[in-house]
Amino acid sequence: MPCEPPKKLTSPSKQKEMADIERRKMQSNSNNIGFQSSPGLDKSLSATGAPLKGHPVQVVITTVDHQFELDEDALAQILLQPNVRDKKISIVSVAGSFRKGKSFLLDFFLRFLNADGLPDWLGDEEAPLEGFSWRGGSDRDTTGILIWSEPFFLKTRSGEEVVVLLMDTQGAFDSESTVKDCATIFALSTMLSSVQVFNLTQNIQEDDLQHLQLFTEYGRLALEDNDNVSKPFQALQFLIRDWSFPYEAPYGAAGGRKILEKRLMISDKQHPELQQIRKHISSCFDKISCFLLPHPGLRVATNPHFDGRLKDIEKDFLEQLQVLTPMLLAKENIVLKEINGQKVRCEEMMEYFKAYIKIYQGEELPEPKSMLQATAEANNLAAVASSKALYNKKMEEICGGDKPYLHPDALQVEHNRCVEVCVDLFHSTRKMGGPEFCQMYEDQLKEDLTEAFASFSRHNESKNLFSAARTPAVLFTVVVIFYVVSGAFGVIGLETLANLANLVMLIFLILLSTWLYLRYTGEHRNLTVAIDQLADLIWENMLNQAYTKITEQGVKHALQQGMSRGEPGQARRRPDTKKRQ
Ligand SMILES: Nc1nc2c(ncn2[C@@H]2O[C@H](COP(=O)(O)OP(=O)(O)OP(=O)(O)O)[C@@H](O)[C@H]2O)c(=O)[nH]1
Ligand SMILES: [Mg+2]
Repeated sequence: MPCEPPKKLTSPSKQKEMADIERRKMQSNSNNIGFQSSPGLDKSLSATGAPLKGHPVQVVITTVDHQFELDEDALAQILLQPNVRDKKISIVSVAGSFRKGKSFLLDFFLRFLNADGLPDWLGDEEAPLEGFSWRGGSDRDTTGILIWSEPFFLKTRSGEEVVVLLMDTQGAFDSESTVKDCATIFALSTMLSSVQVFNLTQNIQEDDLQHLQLFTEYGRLALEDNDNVSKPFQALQFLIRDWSFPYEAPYGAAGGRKILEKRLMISDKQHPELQQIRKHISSCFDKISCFLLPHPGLRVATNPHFDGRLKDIEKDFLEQLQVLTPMLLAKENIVLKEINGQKVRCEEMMEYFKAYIKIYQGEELPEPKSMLQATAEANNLAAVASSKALYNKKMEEICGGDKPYLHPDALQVEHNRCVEVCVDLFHSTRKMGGPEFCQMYEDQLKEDLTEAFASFSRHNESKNLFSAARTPAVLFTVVVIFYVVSGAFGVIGLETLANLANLVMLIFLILLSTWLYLRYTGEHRNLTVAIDQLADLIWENMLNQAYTKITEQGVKHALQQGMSRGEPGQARRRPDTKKRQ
């Protein structure tokens, strides 16, 4: 296998994860006819004859349950080497759809960096292409994010030695990855790299731009200092493989510029949605360029025994490769990684890796959705909102602020009628997503309407005069009762009890005045509530029971009188004793 597992593993769960990944790779390789780059790269020779030192190291691992893990030990072995850790860093990443020659291209980048400035870096015609794992076939190969284990050292114009790392990424849109997986890999590699090569085939299509927008937005969201003013990412290099229209735009950077201008052009005639995508992409990157690469020939694309030898690759392709590679990796063109305007050193980069992966492991980021799912959600939410608006309008007409108190039973009937109308409206609104998906939103609508009804009921209850006047009525009644009791005790000479009754009367008088004052000023609402609760307690446990007994006696008496006069009995209706909310 070309991709050796990291040498040090920390936990048994990690070991299991790595074993899974290795097994999956073995399976997918054995399922496909196609060439695999040779194993044992530490010992192999590069095309130029210089030993190709190093091997790909999987630093970001995708787990079976679609989570991402950072192999800190493996990354530390690269970034924290004594001769590397304090050097500024440049990371060149290649990302895009799966099976489009990303790893294959990176192996040429490896050759260039390994040749250390030699002009014939492409090397021997007969040497197979080695480095990051690449192969033919239709099933995905690379998973997670990989970095070449050996950093390359370059001297910048100012004479400073900097480190260059190459990053290979899991291809997007394969049948095993979710939208979130693809967005996370693209966003992470864009956040971590100084140059992101966006690998496309044949053209820049509108859906490529839409995906780029979604993925970069997912990255921008994760960055803490997201002020929407400064550009969050550095260089974006569109790379169009198999460019077939050189008569329209020539291969290379000049043709790329022409196509890019056309595709990213913003005009007033464009639909606002198209304008917005273009503005968003331009606002995310400091520098955007494009390169048109010719087709490498049928042997590269279709021959299962092709092993990357130069003699099998079209001359046009190799010519343009010799332009593209130094454009990205020559010491005079290298882009150093900057975060918040500061050049980053390798040991700091280690911390950024840890911080960024943590964001994507957490729950705080919204989950990116497929276009259909996002549209269906928006449709359903809009339908829920208009049904709720209709419910509120109808209920306002029935029991709104300026309407009189309505009996709770009548209010419930009106509520049921309005819910029926609103659910009908929800059903009749055209929505995407299918019946099961829409059912979830219908349930949510019903729940929301029940909540809204509770609030309307409370408001209606507050308009009930009896309910509103209960506290002062109860307090006043208690004052009157104790006034009478105190007088009675006074008359029969029980002075102590009379004084006690006077004291209770005084306390309730104070409570009554306090309640009136607080209700008038609206201050200390907790105290008002406490007095209300006390009044409720007295009403429920004493006055109401006494009142019920008196009325029952009265009814009995009236019945007896009526019967003696031969009239049917008429019971008095008990006033509403429902507890206040
Ligand atoms: N048509 C075409 N095929 C290419 C090109 N470059 C490489 N290939 C072939 O594309 C196939 C896939 O190459 P890889 O480098 O493994 O592709 P990848 O994008 O890394 O694939 P994943 O790792 O699965 O995402 C190989 O058979 C290559 O020979 C190119 O420019 N055009
Ligand atoms: Mg690959």
